[in-house]
Amino acid sequence: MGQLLAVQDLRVRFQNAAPHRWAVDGVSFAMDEGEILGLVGESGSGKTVTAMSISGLLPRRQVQVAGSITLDGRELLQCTEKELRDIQGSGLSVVFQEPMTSLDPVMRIGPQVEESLRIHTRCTRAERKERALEALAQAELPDPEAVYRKYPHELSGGMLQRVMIAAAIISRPKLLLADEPTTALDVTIQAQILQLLRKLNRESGMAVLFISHDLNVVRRLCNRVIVMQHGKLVEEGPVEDLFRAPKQDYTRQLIAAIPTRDHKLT
Ligand SMILES: Nc1ncnc2c1ncn2[C@@H]1O[C@H](COP(=O)(O)OP(=O)(O)OP(=O)(O)O)[C@@H](O)[C@H]1O
Repeated sequence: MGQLLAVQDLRVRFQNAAPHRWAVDGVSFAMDEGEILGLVGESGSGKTVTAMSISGLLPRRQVQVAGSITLDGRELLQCTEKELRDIQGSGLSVVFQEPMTSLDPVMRIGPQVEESLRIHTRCTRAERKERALEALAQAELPDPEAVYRKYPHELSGGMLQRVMIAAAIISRPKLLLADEPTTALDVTIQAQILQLLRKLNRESGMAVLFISHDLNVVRRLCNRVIVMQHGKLVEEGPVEDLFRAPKQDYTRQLIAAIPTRDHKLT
């Protein structure tokens, strides 16, 4: 399988931060097409800023960014904002922790799921609806026609996260950036969403960069994991190796932070 994403010596500093305080400080890693890679680390370690750098969602005027990020061989850090929007409409999508903050409460679900098609493609209204219903079905929402017409407050948290996943996959991205997508959900729903991501990965070959502070969740989904601490990448490897023989004290602490009953895979 070919390489999809390459991040090289990525450094990000917010303009309002102290001069040598890099939120991301020399991070390098790569992802293959169709791979599910876990990115773990404690709060503030730089996971979200790394994901936002890849997705082009960092407020460019407020940050200093150095290094290189290529997606399918294309340098993202050199793209204009318009080029980045095009990439967001085809190559890459994101899902965040809180679906409620990403959805407009006064707009029905359908148009929100279709939004990237409306912005980035010439699909007709009927084609957009067809693709939206297809994406809602792929995200395993029961009765997509009914969900299409509902407002966000009429759906549960788990269903809303499925709606966000539908909105992310409608553009058939090669890479999904999922930043703590299950953290706000209860354990049962969390497991269902992980299963859904695995299914989408298997069926469409969409690669997933899965970000979590929870190593146990990452273990259930990913084969390989990278660990960040204070903006740096401190460990990388197959997830089972990391559990068996962590190289860093920090990784050992992350493992120790998992409640004992969760150490075994359920
Ligand atoms: N808008 C901002 N302005 C200034 N500093 C910021 C901003 N956003 C993030 N940072 C800083 O960047 C660093 C990395 O934050 P980041 O959100 O990437 O961590 P994280 O690992 O994703 O944590 P969490 O799990 O809590 O989301 C932190 O030190 C944070 O204070």
